[in-house]
Amino acid sequence: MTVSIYQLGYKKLSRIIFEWQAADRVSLMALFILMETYLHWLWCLYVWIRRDTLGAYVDIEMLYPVWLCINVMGLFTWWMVEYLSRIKNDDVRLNRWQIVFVSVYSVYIILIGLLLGHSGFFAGVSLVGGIMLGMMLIRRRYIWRAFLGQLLLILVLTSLQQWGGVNIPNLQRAISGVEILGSYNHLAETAIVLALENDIDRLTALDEIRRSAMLFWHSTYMYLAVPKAIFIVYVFRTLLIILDTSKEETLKHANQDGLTQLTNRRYGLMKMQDTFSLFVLEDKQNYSVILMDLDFFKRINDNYGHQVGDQVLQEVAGVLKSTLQETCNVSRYGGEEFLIVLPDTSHREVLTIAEQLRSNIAEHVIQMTDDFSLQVTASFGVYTLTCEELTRIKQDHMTSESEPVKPVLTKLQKLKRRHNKQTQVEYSISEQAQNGLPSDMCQRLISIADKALYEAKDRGRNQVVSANEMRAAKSRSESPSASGTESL
Ligand SMILES: Nc1nc2c(ncn2[C@@H]2O[C@H](COP(=O)(O)OP(=O)(O)OP(=O)(O)O)[C@@H](O)[C@H]2O)c(=O)[nH]1
Repeated sequence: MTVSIYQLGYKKLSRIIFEWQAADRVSLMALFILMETYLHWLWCLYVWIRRDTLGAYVDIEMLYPVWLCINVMGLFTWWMVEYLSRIKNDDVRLNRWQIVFVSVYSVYIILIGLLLGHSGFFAGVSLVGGIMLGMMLIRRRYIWRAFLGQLLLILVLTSLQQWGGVNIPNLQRAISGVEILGSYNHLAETAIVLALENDIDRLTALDEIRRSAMLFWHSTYMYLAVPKAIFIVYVFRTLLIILDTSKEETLKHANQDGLTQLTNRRYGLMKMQDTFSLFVLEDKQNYSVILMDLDFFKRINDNYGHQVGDQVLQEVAGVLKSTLQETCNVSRYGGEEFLIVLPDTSHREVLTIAEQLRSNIAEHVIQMTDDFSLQVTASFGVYTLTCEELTRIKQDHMTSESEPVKPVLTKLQKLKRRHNKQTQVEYSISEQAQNGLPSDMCQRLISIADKALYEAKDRGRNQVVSANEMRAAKSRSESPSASGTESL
């Protein structure tokens, strides 16, 4: 398939930049240059049609070789568009032709700039714009060299004109200076004819022609540079939109669990760290954590296969999302284990939420096929860190430099990994100390909730166990007079 102009729409352009093969991209660049060459060709045609009038300030004799050169360039780029699309997988030929193409275009555009009378605007747009476009579509190394080459060529030609006494011809006839009236010159001749025809002073006639000439040349530069500038800005805008979109996509993939579409463990822990820092800073009352694990999930895999297991995980994730508010941070913590963080939620509230989740999951019928459905249950470990407890931990931590707790696997995970020989998941929780608290506070909270989850499994599954109650009961049994809880 040959590259076509219709591929320049936003969606298609994004595909081109990311997915197309190198040959197609160079072919697209060739197509763009073909369009530019066509604009040059149309300009020549316009001048030729109006040669009687424009002949006063355009050198018509020179127009023909310039036009011929534009035709040759047009045919060459047209052939390039076709040819490059055909040599998709031939790297050697593609590289060779990229070099030829870039070199030919560099020389062409500089010559056109010089022949049209050194417009800074046109040269700027052509040089910088063309190079930037090339950077996106052609091998960057070649474009960078072409850029340096173009600069050098401009420098050499300008020096030759300035100091070497070389007069590089251009299409522009002189459009300033009153003295030209004294000598034979197209501009002067036209001024004389105009003066005679309209019975006006020759100088006034010359002034008028000079003004029209300037208008013509300025319009020429605008005509040649503005479409190119608009196109380049459009391509860059598209590129930036694509970059924004791909950044979002990348972040989404990095933070999301592919199967359940919940946030993944790494992102869940990172968010937990953030919300916990806020909890500490803002002196909120409670910080709650739920750790949830599906019951006998291995049996589902063993009995019905992994695909059914995957669907169960997706459905359960759906129940979690629909039951919990958007402000909750729910992530897939492990295989069939989920972490739910509820900042600023009291223990009574979090127990109600966990109970609601438990019953919603247990009641949810997972319809696999028309005649096959199943239901699963889950166990929950819940822990709430109160602000009194937080203050106490701070004090304990200030007075005694406690041994840093290693990022250990939770009790339940340890047990499961021993049984299932799973590879150890790396704990990536941030270790930074915060406000006089141990640096691994989030891990400690999860590990306490995990003990409660383990207890829930032990008590027969499909239930919610409060770590706060377990800890209070333990403290009471160890010291019947004490009313507090054990330390974190
Ligand atoms: N289908 C599927 N299975 C998974 C996935 N991740 C982990 N598992 C499986 O989940 C099972 C977890 O089993 P166990 O850890 O023994 O737990 P369980 O069978 O739920 O038993 P209890 O937790 O004690 O109730 C293992 O068989 C894993 O292979 C997954 O993404 N998809």
